[in-house]
Amino acid sequence: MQSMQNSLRVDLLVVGFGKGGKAVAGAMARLGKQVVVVEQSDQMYGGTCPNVGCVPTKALVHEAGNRRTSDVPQEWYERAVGEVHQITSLFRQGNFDGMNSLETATVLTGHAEFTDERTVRVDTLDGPVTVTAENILINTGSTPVIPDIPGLRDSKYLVTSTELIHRTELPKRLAIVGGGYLGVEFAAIYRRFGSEVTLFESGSAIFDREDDDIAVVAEKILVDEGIEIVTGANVTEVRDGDTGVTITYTNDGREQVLSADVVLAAAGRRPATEGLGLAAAGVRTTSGGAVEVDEYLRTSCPHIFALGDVNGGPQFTYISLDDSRIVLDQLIGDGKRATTDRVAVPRTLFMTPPLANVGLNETEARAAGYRIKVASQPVAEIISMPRAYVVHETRGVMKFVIDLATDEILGATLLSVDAQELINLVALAMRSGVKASELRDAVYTHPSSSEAFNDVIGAVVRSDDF
Ligand SMILES: Cc1cc2nc3c(=O)[nH]c(=O)nc-3n(C[C@H](O)[C@H](O)[C@H](O)COP(=O)(O)OP(=O)(O)OC[C@H]3O[C@@H](n4cnc5c(N)ncnc54)[C@H](O)[C@@H]3O)c2cc1C
Ligand SMILES: NC(=O)c1ccc[n+]([C@@H]2O[C@H](COP(=O)([O-])OP(=O)(O)OC[C@H]3O[C@@H](n4cnc5c(N)ncnc54)[C@H](O)[C@@H]3O)[C@@H](O)[C@H]2O)c1
Repeated sequence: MQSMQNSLRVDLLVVGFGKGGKAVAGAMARLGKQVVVVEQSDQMYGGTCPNVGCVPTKALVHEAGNRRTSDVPQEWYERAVGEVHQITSLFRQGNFDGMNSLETATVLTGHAEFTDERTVRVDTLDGPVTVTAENILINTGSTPVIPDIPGLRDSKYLVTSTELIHRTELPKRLAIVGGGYLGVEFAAIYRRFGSEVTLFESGSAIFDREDDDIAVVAEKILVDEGIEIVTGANVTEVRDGDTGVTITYTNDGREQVLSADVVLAAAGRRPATEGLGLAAAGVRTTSGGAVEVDEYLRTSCPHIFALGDVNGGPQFTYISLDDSRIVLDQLIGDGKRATTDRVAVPRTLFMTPPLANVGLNETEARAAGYRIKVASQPVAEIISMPRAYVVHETRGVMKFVIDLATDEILGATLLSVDAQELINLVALAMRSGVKASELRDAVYTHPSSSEAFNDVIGAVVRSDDF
């Protein structure tokens, strides 16, 4: 690394310590390249996922699920938050040390802003540092959208997911605006900790990406847990009082008012490009505010790449990680790997039990013109899967969509215990061309969750043949 006072010249500069950027940075540093990673917050080494995203929220799912009705909600919650923060601190330190201890890598802490297409100014606590680099990766993630609802933005009771998981006081009444991934996961977590939870979704349904038969079962699980769900909700005003907030909304043409102690904004996350100085670098953005990239993740400046949430792709940690493989292939490989290569990418919404999908659902398969058969069973009726009874989690349903002509698995939806693991097996089968009947007739350990496939895939409930 060439270093003059407050200025560095390196091979690779990574702006934002997210999943994809750190993977590329680590690989390049291990090859002896001079690398700088810039992170604006000393509470965010490793990015969103280990600090304020996947890891703490899934740890809270676990902690909330272990609460017995006899456990005092506030005490249980405060202890759980403390334990979760111990995990995130450990991961944060591990991320910092793992990177900074590499001989040719340096972590700079401070906000980064482009000054031209090769140079970034970093405002560290010790003053500005200028970094010039051969290649630059933008990996700044995303930030929560606060819906434009009168009174919401300025409400002292408004929290983002990050603020909520740092509170040690359990909200007695939690209102959540937005019924997507974040809204549903937080509703499930906080209800299990003992909060009264109301979920407002402006769309006509939560789980609107699911087939109706799945959506009904998933929604019933949440309602049975005691979560109030208001769909088609138009939240028109948020008004602060001395001890709480009132939320006015219309639903089915009727105006109603709800009182809450805390309002969580869970209405999506937008790419974090503000204050990055992209114009100074000549890096173009899309109309949605994401950094514009091609299928190799190159921006409008070919030596600058964008990875993870900031490039407008699906907002998942494993997509950011896969972005790193594409960028590494550009930097040191044969440059062929592209975002268009991705097939059968699974996803999981971590309610209890988890809801996981891969490929096409029934509605999508029919819309795409496939002749299909649908195999489906409620978890409680899958005789080959005693594990659901062993762990006392028999709620949910498993469903496969199969090409009638070829026996190809077109997609699966698993709302079941261990679905976050099972879906990876189905995705691998789909990518590898394993047929539905082969997955059905495979040998699985016992008692496991995967052996459910022995039954479910044979349980055809609809077929375009009939
Ligand atoms: C509550 C929550 C739960 C989630 N759960 C899951 C889950 O279970 N599974 C899953 O796959 N995904 C989950 N996600 C999504 C996942 O966390 C993100 O998709 C992923 O972390 C994005 O990673 P990234 O590489 O884009 O960047 P990030 O990990 O977001 O990192 C970007 C970093 O850049 C820094 N930064 C931003 N601007 C600057 C700047 N100008 N200068 C310096 N540094 C800057 C930020 O501080 C941040 O640390 C969750 C998200 C949230 C919010
Ligand atoms: N398990 C996981 O993998 C996981 C968990 C949490 C978050 N994430 C990622 O984080 C991203 C952000 O999550 P999210 O849930 O905030 O976004 P989202 O896009 O999944 O859902 C936002 C929801 O808010 C609703 N909404 C928007 N404005 C509203 C309003 N004014 N009133 C009521 N409802 C409104 C939308 O209709 C939508 O259903 C997700 O896209 C996801 O990729 C992933």
